[in-house]
Amino acid sequence: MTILKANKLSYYYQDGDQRRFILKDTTVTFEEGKFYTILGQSGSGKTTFLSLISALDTPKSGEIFFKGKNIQEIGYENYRRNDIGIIFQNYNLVPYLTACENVLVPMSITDNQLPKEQQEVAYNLLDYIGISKEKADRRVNQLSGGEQQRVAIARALATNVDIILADEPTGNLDEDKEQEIVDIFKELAHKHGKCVIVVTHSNEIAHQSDQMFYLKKGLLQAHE
Ligand SMILES: Nc1ncnc2c1ncn2[C@@H]1O[C@H](COP(=O)(O)OP(=O)(O)OP(=O)(O)O)[C@@H](O)[C@H]1O
Repeated sequence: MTILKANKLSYYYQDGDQRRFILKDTTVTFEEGKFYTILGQSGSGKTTFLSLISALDTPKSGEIFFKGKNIQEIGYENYRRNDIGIIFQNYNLVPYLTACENVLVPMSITDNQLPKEQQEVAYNLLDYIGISKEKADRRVNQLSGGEQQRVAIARALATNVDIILADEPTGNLDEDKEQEIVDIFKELAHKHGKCVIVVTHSNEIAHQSDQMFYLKKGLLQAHE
């Protein structure tokens, strides 16, 4: 089932009195239970596209639909809080909080979990993603890069979202750790029905996804 649709999206940056188009009327759909990768040359607009579908920026024209509803209608803030989880290359965790506390942050600002259940859900999520209770109680700056990225994934999942978006999530990890994170993405899509969309430069990762898209000349093109 289609969960996310970008319809005729256009985006440009103003360069003096010129408009430099990054996306040009591109239409693309994403389904539940699938792991997608987006590739493209540096500067082709991958991060820009991700920021539009995560409602961190708004398109110049075109619409984005989540479960058939325009995200403008859902409300960008509601959509960001309740429907998507974002994972960054640099993890973006709060360094002086424990792993568990980092996972609790988004829960405290959404309405998807009951307060008394939050801590238990956080420990369970961390455990599922490979972070023991002992590590969950450590400050995240005392965890390795791979462990921190796991915490960031647990945080993205904390609000029980249907879509996981990631921008170069393994860019700071070595190959073994990269594969472990990719295995988590596959499992989230195939076992838990999440829609996982990952921007990457890695063909290795792309070949493991269910569908690759290339961003070229402002268009996202499916790679068969
Ligand atoms: N705020 C901005 N103002 C003007 N131009 C910008 C701005 N942000 C990004 N750009 C330009 O838009 C283009 C697309 O950038 P974007 O970061 O989306 O590309 P990308 O495909 O993610 O690149 P990379 O793979 O190098 O991360 C680039 O040429 C970039 O320099």
